[in-house]
Amino acid sequence: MQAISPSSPLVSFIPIRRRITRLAPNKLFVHCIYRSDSVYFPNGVGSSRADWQSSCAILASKVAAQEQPTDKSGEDYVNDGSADHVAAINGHKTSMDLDLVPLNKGSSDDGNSNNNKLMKPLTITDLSPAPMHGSHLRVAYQGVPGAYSEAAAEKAYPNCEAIPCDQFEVAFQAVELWIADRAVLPIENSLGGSIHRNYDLLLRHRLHIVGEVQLPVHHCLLALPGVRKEYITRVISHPQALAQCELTLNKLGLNAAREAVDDTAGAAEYIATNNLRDTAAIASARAAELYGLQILADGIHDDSNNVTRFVMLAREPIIPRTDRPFKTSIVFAHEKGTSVLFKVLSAFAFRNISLTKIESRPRRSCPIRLVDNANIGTAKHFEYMFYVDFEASMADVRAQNALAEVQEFTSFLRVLGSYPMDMTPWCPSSGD
Ligand SMILES: O=C(O)C(=O)C[C@]1(C(=O)O)C=C[C@@H](O)C=C1
Repeated sequence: MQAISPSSPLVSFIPIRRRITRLAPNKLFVHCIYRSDSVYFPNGVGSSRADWQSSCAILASKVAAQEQPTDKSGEDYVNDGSADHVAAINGHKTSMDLDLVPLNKGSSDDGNSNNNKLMKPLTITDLSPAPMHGSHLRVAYQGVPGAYSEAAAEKAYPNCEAIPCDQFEVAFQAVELWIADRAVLPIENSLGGSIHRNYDLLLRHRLHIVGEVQLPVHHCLLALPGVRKEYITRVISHPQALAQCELTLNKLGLNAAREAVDDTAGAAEYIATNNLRDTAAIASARAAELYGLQILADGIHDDSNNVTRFVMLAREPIIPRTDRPFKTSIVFAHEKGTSVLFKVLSAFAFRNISLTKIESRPRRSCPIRLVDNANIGTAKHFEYMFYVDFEASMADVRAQNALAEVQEFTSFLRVLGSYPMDMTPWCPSSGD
């Protein structure tokens, strides 16, 4: 087998499709289809255009196993502790070898009978270099093509390469391992509420929020062509989508069990792949188109103002500005539980800074606080991490002062990001 170096001026592999799945907690599997417009083979055979595929497993142990934050006041206020992180990433970048193989024997259109020789794997030393400009940004999202997260990635970064990942955490890891430049993750929905898993992952990983997009979500009920509503015994979708359509599903009179799957478009793909005539999916019209399903009911979300807010994550924070509306997201904890919450919130109120969101999550590193009371016994309180979004930039002195005050009351404080607010005018999805 002969190896071809991608550094050869005649070889250019352009990634056209990628998919990332998780093999084990710390092992990602990257499957990539490349297009090569000009391939040079050392044996002298040339190919004008071909599609090649490659797969590789990447050990993410050092990068992915992020520690829970220690309760230290002001920890990670700046991006501390990242040197080790970058070293680990660089280790992966340099040690990664990929075998590129053609998609199928006939895929190279060189018209040469020496095709068997062309089946030999090519080696490449890097998955693909980071792009120099925004239009080819690699953006990881959870789900498969047709998922709302893919639409959010395209809204945030038009013309990006959206990379499907099978889990939310894989999207985080893809950025940490430099397989992707950004991750786009849903964080809350106007009907279904917060996506708690992503709040927890924001804390576990050290990526920075660099932007937000709000996406009108227009759900459809999809089934195989020819299937009628009466045949449906099961409706499958992402739990958020099921929650967003609960009332409408009841009104449609479907006598169907509801089942949660990983993502909306994945539900549509599953029905198509397994030819399920008794199952419907809640997903987008684009998913119907991609997987060859028909739309049984259009616009089945319970309220026409159904919007999901996504955050964009990157390895580096952006420099906050004051010449346009910014939002800042923080997370904090306090040893005395919720009792100081009003003090923290007043730090913003006194400075006229509006809060747009408050969320609390169990504090996994210290879930319970015992409160000794000599007469009554020992009381137990649950402990929380608090997430707050406020409308001000970190470049704004008011925000800096507010956070300096908050730091006095908290045992742990981290700025998750200071980023431009999505100010695009409200336009409900078509059909509403
Ligand atoms: O399943 C999808 O299509 C997703 O992009 C995920 C997701 C979510 O997690 O909330 C995104 C938007 C909708 O709210 C429903 C589902």
